[in-house]
Order: sequence, then structure tokens, then C-alpha cells
Amino acid sequence: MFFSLKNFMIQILLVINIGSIVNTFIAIFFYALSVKLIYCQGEKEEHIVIDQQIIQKKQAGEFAATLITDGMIVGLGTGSTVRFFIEALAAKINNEGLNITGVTTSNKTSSLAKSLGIKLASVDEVPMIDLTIDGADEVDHQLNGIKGGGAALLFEKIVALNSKKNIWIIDESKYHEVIGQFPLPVEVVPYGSHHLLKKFLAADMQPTFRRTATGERVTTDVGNYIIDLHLNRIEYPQSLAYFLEQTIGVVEHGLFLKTVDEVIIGGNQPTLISNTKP
Ligand SMILES: O=C(CO)[C@H](O)[C@H](O)COP(=O)(O)O
Repeated sequence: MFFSLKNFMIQILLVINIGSIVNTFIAIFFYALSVKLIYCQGEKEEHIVIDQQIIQKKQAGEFAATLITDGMIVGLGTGSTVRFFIEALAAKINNEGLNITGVTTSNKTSSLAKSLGIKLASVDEVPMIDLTIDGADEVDHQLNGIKGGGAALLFEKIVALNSKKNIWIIDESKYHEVIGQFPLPVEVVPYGSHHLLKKFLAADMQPTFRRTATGERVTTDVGNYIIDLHLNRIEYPQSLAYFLEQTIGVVEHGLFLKTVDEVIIGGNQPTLISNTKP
């Protein structure tokens, strides 16, 4: 009797244990399923946001092409948004037989424009550029901008400063109250660049050398390095620009202040924001 009661108790305990193990597995299964569902949902939303950005870039680029008229000398910026503009411009030149001269801001843009048959000249071969269409990485409500995500900031600034009018084309995710979320690119001479990095580090600017996917330092079209400053919020862009311009070894920085005349934000009806500041 004693033995059979003991056996009975063991059986009960086994059943309870097996039950709890099964329950644990079921719980783990449903937990994993819910994590996967949340993850997939997040991924899907991220894709929708990215798709939306690409659509707006295309809308802004194509709208900018409608502003180009016969005989213009046109500054051609760099980047994925400008690519849409250049493609639309090349089609317009072909369809309407326009005489357009492009002035490019990078080797990448030169190759693209040449491949599409756009006539090119260097900035020194033209008296003045009529209109430059470029992208931007971030723009604030005063139309200060951060540029250089494509490492072309030096030529972009030279072309912008030699243009009668500058227009940036962006998607709405780049338009913020204050700039600084996008890391600020600073183009530096390789010689002494480690000391510059330490200087920026000491100034709490969170600097990093920009690197390629394979880990090499990114070099610009003229062989300089890019140091990105992770500042998060740039409250006083003018003072920061002044500090960087006084720093030996800095060739150029990505703060484009009082440069742009209009910003086009892509949309079904693109939004045009004019710079009203003198
Ligand atoms: O400044 C730039 C390149 O130096 C680009 O204009 C900027 O990075 C925007 O690029 P995208 O249109 O690909 O978002």
C-alpha cells in the first residue's frame, strides 16, 4: 500500500512536471511568434518610410527639372535625389532639344551626366552658373543646411558660391527645426588628421573618420579625408562654422549657411520654401 501510494505520488509529480515543461514550450513558442511579428511589422514600417523617401526624392528631382530653360548653365549636385533630377533633365534636353551646359560637383555626377549625354563644362570655364540643383542631408527652418553625405561638399560649395541661384531638393524627413541629427562632415587634409580628430574629441564633438564598407578611410575626389562630427543638435551654426574655418587642416565643412535660395520638398504637389533672409 505504502509503495503504491508512493508510485501514485511520483506519477502525479511527473504529470505536473511534464505539464509545466509543455506549458513552458508553448509559452516560448508564442513569445517567439509575437517577437517575430513585432519585428516584421517594424521592418515593414521601415520599408514604407524608405519607399516614401525615395518617392519624394523622385518627385522633387523631377519638379526641379521643370525649372530648367533653354540656354541655361546648370550646376549639377551629387547624390541620390540629384540623380532623379539629372535623369529628368537629360530626358527634357532630348525631348525639347535644349542647349544646356552642366557644371558638376563630383566625379560620380560627371560620369552620370556624361552617360546621359549632357554637355559639361568645368566651373572655371563658365562666367557664372545660372541655377544649381543639389540635394542636402538636413535643412532647418531658416534654410541652413548640412551637406556632404556623399563626400562632395568642397566642390558643392564652390559650385554653389558661383551660382546665381541655388535650389535644394529633399524629402520631408530631412526638414527639421534644428540641424545636427545628421553627422556634420568635415573635409580634412590627411597630413595631421589624427591630431585634428583628437582636437575634435577634446571639444566633445564625437568625431569619426568616415570609412567605406570594407573599413578603409573614405577619400574625397581630391584625396582628402572626411571626419564626421556627431553633434546631435547645432544650436549656433554660424559660430561652429567660424570655429571650423579657423582650424588648420580643415579644408571645408558641410555647414551651408545662407547658401540656398529655395528648397523643394518632394510630394504630389512639391512644397517650395523660399529663403527670405538677406
Ligand atoms: O551633400 C551631398 C553629397 O555630398 C548630397 O547632396 C546629400 O548627401 C544628399 O544626398 P541624397 O540625395 O542621396 O540623400
